[in-house]
Amino acid sequence: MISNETIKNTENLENLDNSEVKDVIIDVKKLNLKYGDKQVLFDVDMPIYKNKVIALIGPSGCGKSSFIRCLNRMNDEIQNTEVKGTIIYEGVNINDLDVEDLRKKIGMVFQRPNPFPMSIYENIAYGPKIHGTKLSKKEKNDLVIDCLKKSALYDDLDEPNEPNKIKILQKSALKLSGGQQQRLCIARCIAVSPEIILMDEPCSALDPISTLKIEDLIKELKKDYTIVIVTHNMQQAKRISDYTGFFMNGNVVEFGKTDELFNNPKSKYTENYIKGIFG
Ligand SMILES: Nc1ncnc2c1ncn2[C@@H]1O[C@H](COP(=O)(O)OP(=O)(O)OP(=O)(O)O)[C@@H](O)[C@H]1O
Repeated sequence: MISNETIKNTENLENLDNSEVKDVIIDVKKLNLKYGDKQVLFDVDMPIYKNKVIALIGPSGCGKSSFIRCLNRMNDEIQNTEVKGTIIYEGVNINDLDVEDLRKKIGMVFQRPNPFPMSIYENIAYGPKIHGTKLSKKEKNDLVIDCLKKSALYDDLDEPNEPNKIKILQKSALKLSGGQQQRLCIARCIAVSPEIILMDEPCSALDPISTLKIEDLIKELKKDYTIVIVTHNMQQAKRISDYTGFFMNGNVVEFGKTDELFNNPKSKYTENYIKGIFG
């Protein structure tokens, strides 16, 4: 059994230069998480940099999803969960924020596309409505179209015989392909103006072409949003992320710039994992 102290690379965070430290949007310090008696995160520290893509990699069950669920307090919904440590979002401890406001600012996209069983239009308009945003019909139409464009779904929905796009958007979201549904979920997420989007293996249920579309979209979205993505696909982490955190047994073994972590890993555990020796 490998001890937590052995695998932790305590120098990780010290290697990051000061200019980057200024752009921390979420700062996680000594995060510990237990489900009942089972501890799944151990003293996790991680800075999340604004307008960057942060990929989280590591073997199955090492705590990646549990970690991102802490960032918008989704674990609050799970009974017997104990979270210790601090998560500071723009200078405020997330426990001091209203949880609905927090989840508006830190949205989430899940492994399987989960559009609501309603129209494409209503899927996007729903979030602002439940958050009490009053919009005129035109403002609502503009918002829906803007979100569809930002999520690279708008042009996919053209129909040669129907020039009225708003009519096309009345179709059920469940009729879209899996990849389109996932982009709709991203559109739904950005409709409430988040700052951060958490993505838990968003491409794992998609074919390679839909996966590449989501990857292109992620690269585009980071101009406006910060993205934290859990992925099992190391090529994907390399292609799209600026920073990568490697988790093992509930510890962050290594965190740093993606190029450096993949080309010059500091820990032998990281090296063995990215070489496919275990995992
Ligand atoms: N609600 C829960 N109750 C109890 N244990 C849980 C719960 N959710 C996750 N776990 C356990 O916590 C550990 C970490 O799980 P988690 O899903 O965070 O890992 P992961 O790295 O995201 O895994 P994967 O890559 O397979 O999705 C696992 O041992 C898992 O069984």
